[in-house]
Amino acid sequence: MSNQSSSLNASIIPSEFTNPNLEVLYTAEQIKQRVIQLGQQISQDYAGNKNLVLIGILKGSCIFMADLMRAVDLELIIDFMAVSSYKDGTVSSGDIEILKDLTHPIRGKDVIICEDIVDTGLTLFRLTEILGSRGANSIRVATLLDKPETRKKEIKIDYCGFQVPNKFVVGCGLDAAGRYRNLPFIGVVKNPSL
Ligand SMILES: O=P(O)(O)OC[C@H]1O[C@H](OP(=O)(O)OP(=O)(O)O)[C@H](O)[C@@H]1O
Ligand code: HPA
Ligand SMILES: [Mg+2]
Repeated sequence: MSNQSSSLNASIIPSEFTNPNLEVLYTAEQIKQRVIQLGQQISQDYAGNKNLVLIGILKGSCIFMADLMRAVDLELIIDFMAVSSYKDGTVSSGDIEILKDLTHPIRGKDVIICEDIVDTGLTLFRLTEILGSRGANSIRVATLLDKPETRKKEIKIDYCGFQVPNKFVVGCGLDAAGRYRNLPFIGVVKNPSL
């Protein structure tokens, strides 16, 4: 089995998953190990807490959220929001559109927002404003990827998987105009026109 093919749920990931148009930055195995570490850290930090809500920001967080929640050894609930700031492009529009809201109130809850990537920070900046105004007891941020070079708004990241360079990355939930979300690794598209 290649490095790119194993993950937390190795049984559902094909053993051959290669695309010559993609440069791999982080393999599925590296991601698995790092997500386990993040889950252990969260389990320690929130030990004894019965108030924890993981909020996945769709669509990008789908894979990270699914892996992270299984790596947290605590009683918790989950919820999702769908927001979009990139529409179908590779440049943030600067504002976010809420496409789907939470289904449960978060007043008094300890929230961890789960993101696939913090890039400009504009999405999380607005999201923390919105969720903060709803009376959460605490709000922390977990992200699989952090792209610090492109930041426009300062964001405190509490749990970070990996830093990435200033390149448009795909895989593990991250898309380029809707493509590549299903890749089990994080990569960069070499030729976007292919
Ligand atoms: O830090 P920023 O520059 O704001 O970028 C990060 C956000 O952009 C992406 O979402 P997108 O709007 O592409 O929606 P998606 O998750 O459905 O792909 C990503 O999932 C983050 O939510
Ligand atoms: O590098 C990226 N890739 C995919 N989606 C994104 N949303 C913000 N930055 C990125
Ligand atoms: Mg996107």
